[in-house]
Amino acid sequence: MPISEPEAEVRRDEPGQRPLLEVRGLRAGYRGVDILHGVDLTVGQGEIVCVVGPNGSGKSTVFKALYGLIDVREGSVLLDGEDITDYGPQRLLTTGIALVPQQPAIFPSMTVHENIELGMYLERDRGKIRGRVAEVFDLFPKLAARRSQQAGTLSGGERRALEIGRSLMLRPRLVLMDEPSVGLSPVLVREVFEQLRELRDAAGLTFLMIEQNAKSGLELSDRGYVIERGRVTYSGAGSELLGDDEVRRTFLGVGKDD
Ligand SMILES: Nc1ncnc2c1ncn2[C@@H]1O[C@H](COP(=O)(O)OP(=O)(O)OP(=O)(O)O)[C@@H](O)[C@H]1O
Repeated sequence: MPISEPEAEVRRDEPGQRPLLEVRGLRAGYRGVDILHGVDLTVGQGEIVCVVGPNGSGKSTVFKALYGLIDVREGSVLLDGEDITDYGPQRLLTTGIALVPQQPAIFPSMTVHENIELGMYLERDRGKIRGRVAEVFDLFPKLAARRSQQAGTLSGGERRALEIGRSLMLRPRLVLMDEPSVGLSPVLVREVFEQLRELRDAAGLTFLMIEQNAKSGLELSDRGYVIERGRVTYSGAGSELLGDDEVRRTFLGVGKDD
């Protein structure tokens, strides 16, 4: 059931880098009702891109459609030029997309090391698993120092790092992050976001995230998209969106002078 209002888009800029993910005209929803009415998104290789928007605007629905959890009714999704529109979650994992869910998904009574290994639970080659775990620990020295510690005893920020680290075991080309700031104090949010930047810089990783915490998300990101009622209404560099009076007033709850 498409809504008929015209798209109030301010700008639709594209990444400077080669596009890794290209979403075109995405239409999806639940039980015969469209929630997304033709969403376009592009994520360049090595970019951090953040999708923000009011509650119920369709951010999670974009992720569900990208991750094959709901059907794409119209439009296309390309990863590095490969049409992955109709791939399910398992195939997407092996194609190079990882999802870090919003709900904590660590196993508290297992060690940090064992939790990381679970990122490759279908792999039988122990040597390969060892090599990948070593790669992840190279990227997360703080986790490496706690490899034998029970995961349930980690701090909130360390748990989020563990989830991100585990998602890297299959060497994804794109990491989808569902509200990485949820449940974290402002200090930990900064720590986790810094970590994402470091991973991008050190390992060339590409991140697409959705964030309720629009200010932190856009500050961290190279570019951002604002989604309202299932449509992209603003897009631009994170800093540009943060500086846009209309975006600030509507989505960040701040006035001109804040
Ligand atoms: N499983 C479902 N069945 C029916 N409607 C759904 C379902 N999941 C979400 N919706 C509806 O789709 C719309 C968009 O929801 P979505 O979760 O994508 O929004 P969101 O932008 O992620 O919101 P929030 O910031 O509150 O998490 C909402 O109106 C919601 O009620």
